[in-house]
Amino acid sequence: MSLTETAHAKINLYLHVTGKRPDGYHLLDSLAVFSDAADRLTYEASDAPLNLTLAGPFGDKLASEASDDNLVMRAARLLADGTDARLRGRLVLEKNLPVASGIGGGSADAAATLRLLDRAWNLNTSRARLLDLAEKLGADVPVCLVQRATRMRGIGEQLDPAPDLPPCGLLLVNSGDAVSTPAVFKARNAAFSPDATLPDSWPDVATMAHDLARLSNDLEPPARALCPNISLVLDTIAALPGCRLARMSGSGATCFGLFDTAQAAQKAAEILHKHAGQWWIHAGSLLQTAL
Ligand SMILES: C[C@@](CO)(OP(=O)(O)O)[C@H](O)COP(=O)(O)OP(=O)(O)OC[C@H]1O[C@@H](n2ccc(N)nc2=O)[C@H](O)[C@@H]1O
Ligand SMILES: Nc1ncnc2c1ncn2[C@@H]1O[C@H](COP(=O)(O)OP(=O)(O)O)[C@@H](O)[C@H]1O
Repeated sequence: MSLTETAHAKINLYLHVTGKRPDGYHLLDSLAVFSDAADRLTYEASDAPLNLTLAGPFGDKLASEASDDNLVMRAARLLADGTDARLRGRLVLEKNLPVASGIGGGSADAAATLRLLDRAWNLNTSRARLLDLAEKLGADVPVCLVQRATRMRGIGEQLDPAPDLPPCGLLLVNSGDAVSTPAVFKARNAAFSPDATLPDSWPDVATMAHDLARLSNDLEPPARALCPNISLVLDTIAALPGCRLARMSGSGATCFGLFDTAQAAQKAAEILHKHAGQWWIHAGSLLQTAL
């Protein structure tokens, strides 16, 4: 028996840092959406102790860390804890998303593990418990569990409906620089931002981009200071024909461009490929479903 789950990249269309908790975690207001770019996690039943094989273009980047520390294995252990599930079987993670890059790849993998093993081991875990486990694994894991466009507040655990999104082309670009999330939060020195005011829906990409342009990713300035290549990537995306908005996602360094269609994003990627040798580039679209 073999089962697969897809772990889609999370993009923060805007990210306001609205406060700070006494434990050092920051309060956020962010619109998290999902790209068609994804990691893939496969489970095969076997009697061997649960083990993880890393594959795909970015598998090597994670192979240097002990596989027991991988968020996939941590999620599996947490899910099994307190149940009669036996930690057996073989997991293969096809790592297509760059690591430590602001698109929540590790969080998406952890969330995919919860969904996949809950099915594989017939646990029928309640949604509330899955969300609780997700929160224990990381601030971004609850939204990745839901894997739909969602307004995310608190430290990431408070999930509210997002505006209805128009069909939208999406270009993702990463210069190959890994950026540490705690380091970016630590380097932030601006005042806190207010919560955003959002409509119920956006009729088209132009209107959405116009509204988003008035909001910000508050982690962009500290991330640019730590990783100057981000500025180069943002300027490059903004100059591509048809780009409606260029912004960094999460704590970086991945940046995105919004386009009217997936075809327009693809055309922009073709131009970019000619000039940007080693950059990771993905052209596609936003996933449509909203919370
Ligand atoms: C910044 C965001 C925005 O979506 O995305 P990424 O850049 O990771 O994709 C997330 O909040 C990241 O979530 P996640 O990567 O799960 O964070 P965690 O592992 O829980 O925390 C890593 C570290 O980031 C800081 N952190 C994280 C979340 C938050 N709301 N406030 C924080 O201050 C803390 O220093 C924490 O120790
Ligand atoms: N399956 C995984 N995929 C990516 N990173 C992982 C994974 N498991 C553990 N990690 C660790 O989590 C850190 C954050 O990774 P990631 O979720 O890709 O960052 P971001 O949320 O900024 O995109 C990495 O530095 C890596 O060491």
